[in-house]
Amino acid sequence: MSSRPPRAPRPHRRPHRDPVRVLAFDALRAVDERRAYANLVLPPLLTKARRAGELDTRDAALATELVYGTLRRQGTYDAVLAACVDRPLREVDPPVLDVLSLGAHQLLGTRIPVHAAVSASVELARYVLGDGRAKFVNAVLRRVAAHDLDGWLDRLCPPYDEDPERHLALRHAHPRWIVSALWDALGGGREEIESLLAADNERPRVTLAARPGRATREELLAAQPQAEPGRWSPYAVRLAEGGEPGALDAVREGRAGVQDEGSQLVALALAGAPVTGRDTRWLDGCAGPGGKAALLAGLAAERGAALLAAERQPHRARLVARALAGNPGPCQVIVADGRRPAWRPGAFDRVLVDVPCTGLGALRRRPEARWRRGPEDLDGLASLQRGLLRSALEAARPGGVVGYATCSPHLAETRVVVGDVLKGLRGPGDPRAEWIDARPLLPGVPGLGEGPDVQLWPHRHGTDAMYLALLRRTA
Ligand SMILES: C[S@@+](CC[C@H](N)C(=O)[O-])C[C@H]1O[C@@H](n2cnc3c(N)ncnc32)[C@H](O)[C@@H]1O
Repeated sequence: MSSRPPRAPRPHRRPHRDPVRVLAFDALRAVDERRAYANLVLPPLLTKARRAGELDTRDAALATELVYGTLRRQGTYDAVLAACVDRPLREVDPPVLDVLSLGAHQLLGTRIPVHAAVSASVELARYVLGDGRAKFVNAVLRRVAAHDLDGWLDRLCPPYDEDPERHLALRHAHPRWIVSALWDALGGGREEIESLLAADNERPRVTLAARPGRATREELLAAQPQAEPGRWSPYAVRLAEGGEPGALDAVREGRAGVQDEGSQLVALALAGAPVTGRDTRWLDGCAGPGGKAALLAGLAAERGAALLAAERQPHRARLVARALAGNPGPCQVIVADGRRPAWRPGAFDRVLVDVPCTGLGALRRRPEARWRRGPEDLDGLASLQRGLLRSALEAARPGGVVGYATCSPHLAETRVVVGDVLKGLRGPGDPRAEWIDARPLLPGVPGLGEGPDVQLWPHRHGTDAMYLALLRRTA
């Protein structure tokens, strides 16, 4: 009996290491496992890979896009993957799910051709997970590739008229409770909320603030010829796509800082609000990491006023000190709880409290944040926000002004807080306060709402969704 000679075993092929995908996977693992923030975890990984000669500028841009895009659309990709995996997604190992999500993003959210997206993902799976799980990744991604993103959304989204919030949540990759909260604050119809949700999914251009008395906008523009002046703040400069703030001397020397234009407008409005009488003592009661404090300190210096910056977290207070180093006028940083003041009541002419919040106004720059937050977070912040505003009112003298700011437009963190605190000021020793119309203090900025407070929006103003209420202490 003749028999064929046994086939030689196939030589085991070492999986190819694609530095862009491996780096993106490492970043996703860090975000998932250590609850790291993508905007903090990614830059050192990119720097290390570039120093090792593994990535050029285009590779770094692709790795960034893969990480940010995968995280931002996680809810939508999970819904697609759930339809392609024959067991609940929570039973899929997290590293496998990260490879699948990265693959789903390449297939549904980029222009990478289907075959390249699948084969790069399978190769990544072989490299980081092994051959067995690579087969599973291959099978799932082939099912994902059966439709493009619109095709999947048509299959997965309920009709808009039946369930508008769920429809928008899936289509624009936001948790439903956030769609609901944003819509409550924004008002308007479908077109307006869709513009906002779409704007949340765009990466914002980097904006700088030239710190008064230390740098000028012209200096920044001359150093970065492709940069543009900001739209609203006279101190703002918007870098071109991919612009590196660290390449500017003024940023390295702390004379300018990265700061969204919305934050600049908040500081400028507080500084511009009319006060009666003395105007020499300013307080930032929640100063870390110091962006608004640096702008306020520069403005104070121009008017012969001094800024005290208080921050509860020592490490964040150190960041404030760094931001204020070199300020041309008097300023001081202290570690203090803004609710247990280290200052006399009525000591200040202007007070800012930019309180800790859910950050729902800055979803553009923190891609994973929307999936980490939950409505229960509001409960934990409610009494802190009220306590800080109340202390701020106590810190201002009669005739002085207080700015209450959040980088969240959620009504429970904005108007409701201010309304509650004002209503609660009834006791004989309590400060009294009235609203100031903040809108004229943001000159030239349209669409600020019905006042007296202001709400900025990414789709209207190109800023984070910062909220500002200005109050005058009356007694
Ligand atoms: C939204 S951030 C402020 C951002 C800052 N204004 C800026 O522009 O860079 C809120 C800050 O308040 C600090 N914080 C939280 N609770 C505080 C408290 N009870 N007293 C003082 N600061 C507090 C947080 O550590 C955080 O640094």
